[in-house]
Amino acid sequence: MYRVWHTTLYFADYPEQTKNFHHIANAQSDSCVQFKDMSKILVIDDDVDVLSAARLLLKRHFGQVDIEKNPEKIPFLINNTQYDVVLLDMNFERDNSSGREGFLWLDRILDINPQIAVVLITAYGDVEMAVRAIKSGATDFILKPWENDKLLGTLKSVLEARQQRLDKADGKATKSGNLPNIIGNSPAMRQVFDTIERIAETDANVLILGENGTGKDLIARAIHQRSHRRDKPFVSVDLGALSETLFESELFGHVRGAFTDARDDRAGRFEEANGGTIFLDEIGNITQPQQARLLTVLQQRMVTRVGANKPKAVDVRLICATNSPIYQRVAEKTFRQDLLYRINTIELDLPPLRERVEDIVPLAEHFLKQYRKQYNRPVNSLSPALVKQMQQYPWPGNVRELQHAIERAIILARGNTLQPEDFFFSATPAATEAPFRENLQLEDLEKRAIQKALAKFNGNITEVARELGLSRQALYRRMEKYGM
Ligand SMILES: Nc1ncnc2c1ncn2[C@@H]1O[C@H](COP(=O)(O)OP(=O)(O)OP(=O)(O)O)[C@@H](O)[C@H]1O
Repeated sequence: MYRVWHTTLYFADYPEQTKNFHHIANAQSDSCVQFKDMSKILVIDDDVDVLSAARLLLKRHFGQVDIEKNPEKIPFLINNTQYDVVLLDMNFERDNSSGREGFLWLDRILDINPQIAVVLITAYGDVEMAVRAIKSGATDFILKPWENDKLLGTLKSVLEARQQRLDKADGKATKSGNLPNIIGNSPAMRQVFDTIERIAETDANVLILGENGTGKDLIARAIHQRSHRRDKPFVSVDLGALSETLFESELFGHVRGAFTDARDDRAGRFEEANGGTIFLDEIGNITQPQQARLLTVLQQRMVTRVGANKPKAVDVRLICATNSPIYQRVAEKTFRQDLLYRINTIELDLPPLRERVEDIVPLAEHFLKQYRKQYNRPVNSLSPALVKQMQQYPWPGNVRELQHAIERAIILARGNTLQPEDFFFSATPAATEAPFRENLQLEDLEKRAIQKALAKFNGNITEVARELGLSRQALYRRMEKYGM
């Protein structure tokens, strides 16, 4: 049983009230102000008693505590406030046992802001699900009903670990100069870096072309980070994962009652990105009617929510990416030329890794350093034989595949130097049979489902994600987890 506190709730979607609430919260806790951690916490639970209990407890210890009953508000909230931690309930009313909705929201939060630490709230008996969620990117979990000390202790250690991670990343960023963590020595990548330097501060539309795993997402974020919009949202949308019916409401929003499930007004991704950058990934995959809708919005710089009749102006910088041969699609008349012209003011072409062999060793060393630390392993070099094999291998999954291969090798390596036998090249026939840790049964099933879907769709990530009901990012996280 939860203890129930009767208190007025201030929901995060009423900014004015929320502002007052912060004021009140700070005023009330003046006596202990020097001990207060200024972190920002968002609590999402559909049980208002849980929300008010959480707020009462946490506001005495943290700088900002927002509570929200409706998970649909999550994107808006985390795009507008830099939360340090989100406390997320796994089971909402609509789906109160499988945690499926919780997993979807977990993915969504991490897609929007991977720096946020997500702590899951689960009921007793759901521990297995919580373990699975941690492997999908959650930082920790607490069981409800919680003990206050336990909740505070968990939040404290989550915040400390997060800060250490951020400090490390900052250190790296300053060391590696202008484009932190983007590695590339090849002439093609140097040209890409040079173009980024020149165009980042402008508002020019950018189209990034390249196979899966070549770094399109990383480059899009780097452009945003170097632009005058860096303090505003970067909103990434995987167009390939949006069904025909979701497309409009996801991008442009909807008003209450516009269709059966539209229970509230909801801003679309364009509105969420207002003032910042919108990254439309897999733009080559959208249908002709979707192309027409998008073109109109880009021309007018206005969006109309589904079911509304008043357009709203939006100020966004547009970055698009695709791995499909977009010019060929224009020639075949399956992609509109006028839309292509609208999105490709600046074009960045990321060549596949096999065509920039010079980048393989620097990238491998970069990942080696990263995972050596992460897994606390003594590995510190690559053997000449391994370097030779890496340079001859075609890397069909590009940088992502190299990154996974290094991570796996570091976990499995016996000596200080990585050898060919520590390495796993997925394009070889043995790939699917590779030995890897057998773990919880659920994990095995998940891993096998992904392997099957990959084989069925010839490795097409968009199709695989759709088949499995995951976002592409969520699929990548799982593939990473299983070393695929
Ligand atoms: N030049 C690079 N330096 C360091 N890391 C890189 C580089 N390029 C890619 N990566 C890493 O490789 C992984 C895949 O990159 P990213 O997701 O940006 O590729 P993508 O082209 O957007 O893939 P997809 O089309 O499949 O979505 C990421 O973990 C990214 O950090």
